[in-house]
Amino acid sequence: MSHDPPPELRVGDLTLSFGGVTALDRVSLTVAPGEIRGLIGPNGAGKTTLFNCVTRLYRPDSGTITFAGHDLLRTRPDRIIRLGIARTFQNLALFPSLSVLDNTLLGAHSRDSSGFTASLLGLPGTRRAHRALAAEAMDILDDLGLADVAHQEAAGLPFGTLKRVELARALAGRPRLLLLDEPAGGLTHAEVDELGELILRLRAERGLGALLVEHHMGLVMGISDRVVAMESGRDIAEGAPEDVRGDERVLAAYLGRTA
Ligand SMILES: Nc1ncnc2c1ncn2[C@@H]1O[C@H](COP(=O)(O)OP(=O)(O)OP(=O)(O)O)[C@@H](O)[C@H]1O
Repeated sequence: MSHDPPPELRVGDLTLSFGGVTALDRVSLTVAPGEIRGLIGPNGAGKTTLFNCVTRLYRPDSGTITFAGHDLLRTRPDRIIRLGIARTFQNLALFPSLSVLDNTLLGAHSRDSSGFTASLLGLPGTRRAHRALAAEAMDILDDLGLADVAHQEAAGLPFGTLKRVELARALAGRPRLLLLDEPAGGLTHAEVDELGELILRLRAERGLGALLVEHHMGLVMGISDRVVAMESGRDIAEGAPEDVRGDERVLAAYLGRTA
């Protein structure tokens, strides 16, 4: 194996039950380097649970997860971002009383090798390192059209702006794969269009792959290379967006009846 294997995510036969509920039932999928992979399914299908397994919030009962050749199930949760996986949260994971810049810097925390404690002590080397991270965070905010609000508190900013700050925080970890949990939720039509263009641009400019959990079919079908559909913890269809959209099992899952 090479020293720097490609940043491919491979999930194999992942299973996880909560009491009597089988949230994941032998789910398998891959996200190739630079691929935009859609993940759809009705409420409760298990999409967020899958994200939570990849980021090690949950431990699956069985199955495998590897990224860039690393066994994620043997990787400490706080190391996941260092391997190059960053996520956004459906309900936003921002600190309301912190500025947009500081929220973004939290995403770079994993790369701050000098550590926050040393930074609090004000050691000169750590101040320099912090300044470099802040400059990089400002570049990201600029890139996402957020430079004007960098020093404003997150509290009180419009929801569409906060969704972009959430993305900026993820990008500050310099990921190679983004896990996006319903990034279009609550956005206006125009904002959804902008988001789609932004995800495509991030892929073109940074080679970023994405696993995109999304209920907005226009977005997920418009920008995904391939789509996986889930229902009741199972992967029920996989393929090109137009094929998955027309798959009978997928249509039945959304209509709430058995195919
Ligand atoms: N921590 C937990 N404890 C108990 N049950 C859970 C837990 N997390 C998820 N579940 C259950 O697992 C199933 C899958 O939930 P999950 O949130 O992954 O679905 P989803 O596809 O992300 O849905 P949505 O589109 O509504 O976000 C649901 O039945 C849910 O109630």
